[in-house]
Parts: sequence; C-alpha cells; structure tokens
Amino acid sequence: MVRVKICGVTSEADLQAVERAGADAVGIITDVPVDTPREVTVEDAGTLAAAAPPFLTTTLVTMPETVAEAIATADAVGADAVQIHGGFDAAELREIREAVAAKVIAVVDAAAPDRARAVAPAVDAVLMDSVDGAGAGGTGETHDWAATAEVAAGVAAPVVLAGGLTPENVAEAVEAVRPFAVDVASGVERSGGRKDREALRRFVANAAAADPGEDRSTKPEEVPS
Ligand SMILES: O=C(O)c1ccccc1NCC(=O)[C@H](O)[C@H](O)COP(=O)(O)O
Repeated sequence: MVRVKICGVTSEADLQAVERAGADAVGIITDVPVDTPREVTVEDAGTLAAAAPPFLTTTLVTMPETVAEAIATADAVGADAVQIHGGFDAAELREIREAVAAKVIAVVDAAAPDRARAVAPAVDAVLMDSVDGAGAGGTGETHDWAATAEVAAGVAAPVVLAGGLTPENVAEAVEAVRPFAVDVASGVERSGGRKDREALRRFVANAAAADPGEDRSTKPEEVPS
C-alpha cells in the first residue's frame, strides 16, 4: 500500500486534519531560503512536531547550507524524519544520517535522476521532486514519471514521488511510478499554507485505491544496475 505524506502544514488544526484524512506522514517546513507560505519558524516546527498524534510520522523539511546546519535544525525540531533539499553528496548525507536521531530523506531533482542512484545508499529514502532553480519544492509541477519509475525500480532505497500531485492525478502517478510513497503540498490547499479537508481526504483515498496492495516495504537484495 502506497504511503502518503502531506507537506507544508502550518497549524495544529491542519496537522489533525492530515491525520484524520488517513495520511501516514506530515511535512513541516522550516529554515528555507525561499519565499513560501508553508514555512514556519524553527520554534513552531518543534511545537507542531511535538503535537502530532502517535503513528503519524513527522518530517522536518529544510534547506540547510551545511551539514552542521542540517544537524542543528534536526536536533532543534525533533521530528521523526528530516527531508534535506540541496546538493549534498552521499558522504555528507551519510554524516547527517549518523548524527541525527531521525530518518534522512534526500530530495533529488527529478530532472537529474542519476543523483538518486548516487545518494540512495547513504539515506533512508529518496524523494524525487520537481524543484525550482534554488532546489526548493512546492512548485506544483509534475515531471517525467517514466524516468522516476526507472529510479524507483532500480535503487535499493524507498522512493517517494512528489511534484504537482493532486487528488485528480495521484492514482495515475501511483500506477506509473509504483513509488514507496507519494507527497503533496500545494495540490491539497484552499489557500497558501492552509490545507483543504476534502482535498486531503480525496488525495489519500485516491492514492490508496490505485495501489494493488503489493508489498513494497522491502526491496530485493539484488537490483538491476
Ligand atoms: O512546499 C514548499 O513550499 C517547499 C519550499 C521549500 C522547500 C520544500 C518545499 N516543499 C517540499 C515538499 O515536500 C513538497 O511536498 C513537494 O515539493 C511537492 O510540492 P507540490 O508540487 O506543491 O505538491
């Protein structure tokens, strides 16, 4: 069953709505050098992460300039996972992963899928996204799902599909890519940074309906090169 992460929650009311809609994970965005209505302060990110109900995985989404900054922000927020935007190489991501008490998710520009193959062994998951020139997400743009499907089938790490997903296209995306999880920010909003309850419910239901229930919780030990 494909997992669902809802990204860019800015209030406790939306956090509860995400959980009630049946999502598996929630993204809390802080310390990003771009203008987005989904960003909260580091302090508020920590408060939101602490307020999440049990069994809803909290994910810090951030764009650090250095390894030290990534570790400091992860420690300050205390989320279950940390999603790292930026051009960190495998060694740097491994250093972050060894230092933080959280799963590490590397964001990869879907237009440059070779980086996914390079960093996958160093992280807990790879998130293939349609990023902007600064490496930020939340663009609302889809990308080449066939190329991302090749990544999902070919790397050992779980692959998360993001970029331009909506309640209307998520089923087609799941069928095309067969990802471990799907992730959405702008596609389930009523206005910037505020989630739409009905869109959340339809997104989760449509993603689940598209998944045949095949077990992708583990990857084969041998993967094609
Ligand atoms: O959503 C943002 O505004 C954002 C800004 C800076 C860094 C990351 C950001 N979002 C990260 C996510 O995980 C989004 O869910 C992902 O990029 C998909 O966004 P969308 O295309 O709007 O569904």
